[in-house]
Amino acid sequence: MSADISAPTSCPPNEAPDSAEPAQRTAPVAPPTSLDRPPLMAPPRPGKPKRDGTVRHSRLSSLFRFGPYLRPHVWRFVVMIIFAVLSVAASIVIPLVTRAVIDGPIANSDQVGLYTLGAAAMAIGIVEALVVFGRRWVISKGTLATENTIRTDLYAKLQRLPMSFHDRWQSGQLLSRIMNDLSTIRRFLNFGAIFLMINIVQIAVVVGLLLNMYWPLGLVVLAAIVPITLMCLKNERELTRLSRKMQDETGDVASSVEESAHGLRVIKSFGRSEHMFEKFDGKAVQLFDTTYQRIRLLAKFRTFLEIVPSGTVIIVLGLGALAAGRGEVTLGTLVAFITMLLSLVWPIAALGLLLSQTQEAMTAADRIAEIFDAENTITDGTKKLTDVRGELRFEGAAFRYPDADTDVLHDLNLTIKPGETVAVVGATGSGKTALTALVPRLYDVTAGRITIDGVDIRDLKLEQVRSIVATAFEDPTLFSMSARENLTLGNPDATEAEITQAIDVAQAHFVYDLPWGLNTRIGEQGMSLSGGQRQRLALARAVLAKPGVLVLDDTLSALDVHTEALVEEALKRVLVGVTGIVVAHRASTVMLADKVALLSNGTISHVGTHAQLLKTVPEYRELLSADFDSEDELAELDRLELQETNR
Ligand SMILES: Nc1ncnc2c1ncn2[C@@H]1O[C@H](COP(=O)(O)OP(=O)(O)OP(=O)(O)O)[C@@H](O)[C@H]1O
Repeated sequence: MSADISAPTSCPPNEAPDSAEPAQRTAPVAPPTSLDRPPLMAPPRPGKPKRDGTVRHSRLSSLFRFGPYLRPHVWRFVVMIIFAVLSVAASIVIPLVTRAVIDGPIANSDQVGLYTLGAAAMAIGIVEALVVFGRRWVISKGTLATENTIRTDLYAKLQRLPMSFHDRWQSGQLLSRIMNDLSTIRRFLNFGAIFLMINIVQIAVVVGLLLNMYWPLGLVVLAAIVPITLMCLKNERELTRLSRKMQDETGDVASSVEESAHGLRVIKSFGRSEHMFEKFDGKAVQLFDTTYQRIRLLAKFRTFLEIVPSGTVIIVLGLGALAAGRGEVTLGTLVAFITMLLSLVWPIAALGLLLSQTQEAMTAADRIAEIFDAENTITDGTKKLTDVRGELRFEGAAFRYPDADTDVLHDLNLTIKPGETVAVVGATGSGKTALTALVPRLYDVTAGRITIDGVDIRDLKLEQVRSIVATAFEDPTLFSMSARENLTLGNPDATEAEITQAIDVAQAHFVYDLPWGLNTRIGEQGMSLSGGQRQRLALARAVLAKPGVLVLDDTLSALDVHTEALVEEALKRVLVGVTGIVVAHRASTVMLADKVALLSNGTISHVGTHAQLLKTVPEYRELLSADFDSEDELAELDRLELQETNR
């Protein structure tokens, strides 16, 4: 793993270290991409209904769905096909010229004719070499740009998909699809797709010409094609199964590496490296087994595809020599026949490779289509608030995780007035994080509704909801970019003064002491920073977004008492202007809020001031480890209540 904190490597300190080149500059042939542009991928075609009621989709259908991505490069593919046809034509014409040379100038000792036909053969050879070069030159840019556009669309789709999708999918599986599967499709477009067609056409044309040249030997060649076709059909199904298994297992291995890299500290500290290695080894061996199985199958198949044409050449040579001896065929025709037959050896032998490439590409297309077809359950609304006051209401809201049997939250009723702050208190696992995740629509309520200023948040433009609501999570994620970029994620136009103020509020002054100050690149996941530092940076990020609703999901849990007090003091000032939800475990954090909502048994059981709940709800007292039994303590509680009333 790279160092956690590093200088902004390839760019000057004042520049954003990760500022990406605009897509147009690096890939001028790709269509403009943006998060809002829907993927170009065509919708799935309706399959044919089967007897058992299920639907059968053609194995090629997923691949065909990528057709729209090729549209900007159609001319390249057309030129490539023309070049490929030309090179095949050249390989067919050369034997015919050879026949003309042997039966003509050589048989008749015609020197001029020999030079003329020799020069023609050489010219054809040069043209063949040029078109092969031209084909590669023309196509590579088109396929690379196609791969790039699909990849950015896939990334955009992943960004749009809801949290419930990401909860279900391992990131390694996504990674292997976005990297390996797409490369597989590019390689197929570069080579396999065209040559599979060209080779089949070439085999058909050449066999036709051979039949025309001398039909008895032509029939021998035709007879050899039959077992080849049968073998192709027989291996297709098994190759498909193994390709899918291999690609899925590649994703599992990637997930394993990713998890181990993230959890390295835990693995090391528990001394479980050996155990994790064994688990990884199991997955790697499984991938090895499947890949080996596939390679063995392919090796047998490809050997068969090489033996059959070579055997056919030997038979044709023997029978041809007999026929030439009997004068049934000229020497020139026999040489042309054999040369042409030899020109079929590669197209037939390559069928194994081409078919396996096709299988892999079809499987890759299926796997990528699974992501493109995943339903985006968090849909965009149409309304837009013009003047945001920030009144937040939960009205009979309920939430159940997809695939779960019971609701995590139910019958939530709570009103938070503009500028008011509510502390949410509840036992571990009571659903506090789930509740906070509903506000920026990371998940949608499964019953009831949540409104901002009286409008259901599902009816609002998603972009607006997420600009109104800013969340700082308990376990904050920082990205491998500069501290400044991490800070300004929610407000890229923030001024220096605003950044300084947010840093003050979050007591995140440590950023100035980093080696390159705000321009220091924070390591992957911000792991080089302490938990408290990460929390403060994430808090500053949320504050800097200048939200109408600020959600703090136990954001202060990793701070020492002294820093917590400083942050709380500053937060008090910030929370005056915004509607706040603060998940709290400690009384000091609760004191930031105007009122407290107690989450119990999946619902808000009590709402009141801190003092009221302390006095009347034993569960609340227990949660905050506060027991007020003595006369003095009860008097203290009364004083607290009075203080709250006067606030
Ligand atoms: N993706 C998920 N699918 C199904 N259940 C989940 C999922 N995420 C969390 N849960 C469950 O939902 C319940 C509420 O979890 P949540 O994280 O909201 O609790 P919490 O009150 O924030 O806990 P803590 O105080 O420990 O952070 C828990 O029982 C948890 O196991």
